Amino acid sequence: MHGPVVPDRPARIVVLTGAGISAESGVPTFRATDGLWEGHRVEDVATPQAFARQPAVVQDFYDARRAFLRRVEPNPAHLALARLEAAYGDDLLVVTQNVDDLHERAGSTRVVHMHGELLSAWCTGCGERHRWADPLRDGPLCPGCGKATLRPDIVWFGEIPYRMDEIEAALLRADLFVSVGTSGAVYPAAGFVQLANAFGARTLELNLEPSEGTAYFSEARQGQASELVPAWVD
Ligand SMILES: CC(C)NC(=O)[C@H](Cc1c[nH]c2ccccc12)NC(=O)[C@H](CCCC/N=C(/NCCC(=O)O)S[C@H]1O[C@H](COP(=O)(O)OP(=O)(O)OC[C@H]2O[C@@H](n3cnc4c(N)ncnc43)[C@H](O)[C@@H]2O)[C@@H](O)[C@H]1O)NC(=O)OCc1ccccc1
Repeated sequence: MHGPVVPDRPARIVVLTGAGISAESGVPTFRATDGLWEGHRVEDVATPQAFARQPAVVQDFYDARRAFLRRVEPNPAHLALARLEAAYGDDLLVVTQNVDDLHERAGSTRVVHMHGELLSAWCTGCGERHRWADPLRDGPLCPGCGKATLRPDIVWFGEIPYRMDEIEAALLRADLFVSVGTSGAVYPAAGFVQLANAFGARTLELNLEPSEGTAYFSEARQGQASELVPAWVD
């Protein structure tokens, strides 16, 4: 294990990740030509209206992504962030837009899934959350209240992301904000760099190409996450 990680050792770091960090693990990104949104219209699968209108279509969409998770592994970018946590402990927070569990499988524990998790379900009645057990058509009955059906524990468009207060508090205290593998197309995540700037943090973008918000970063590096993130961490 190399010495202390991240040259000029900022005290507190917030890392925002998007689909690009899981791309090299084989998880499709959203806006790429063969991306997730290619096969589906967002409004048909990732909105509460779609779930009300055609729950089976939405369940299938998430069942397929959940099943796919078993066929992918964390890559060197996920592993490098887990090493960073080992060195930083509570002074590091990973905020991910991803609903996969690759950060946790790489060993990260300080992870906020602001858009939810594929492996979690919540009851539309009692609101309880449960680990998802596949496959379940048309929403299974909640094992808790046994009355209402479970829905994917995913933040859909038009819904408020999870743990926003915790995220904003961490951005307020951060010395360094790093964005990895995100196009900066979806809010409020795309606005975090401006918040970090406003709170006086240094900001670094690690992405395959300049994102929509690249101009807001004090530094931007292009390349594959599996190379850029370990190079930055170690
Ligand atoms: C389309 C967009 C304009 N619409 C929005 O932003 C909307 C509406 C909106 C709100 N505020 C606005 C302001 C302006 C305009 C619009 C809005 N936002 C919402 O509805 C949000 C809810 C949005 C969440 C929706 N759910 C997702 N995911 C879960 C579902 C699911 O997964 O199925 S969003 C989903 O899409 C987004 C995809 O973006 P990326 O992850 O960046 O992926 P993408 O494919 O786009 O890009 C990949 C990048 O990686 C790079 N890359 C690829 N390979 C690699 C590689 N190998 N290495 C490095 N980089 C790589 C590529 O170059 C690329 O740049 C992620 O957020 C992802 O989670 N809710 C909300 O605003 O509530 C109110 C509110 C807000 C704040 C406080 C209180 C109330």
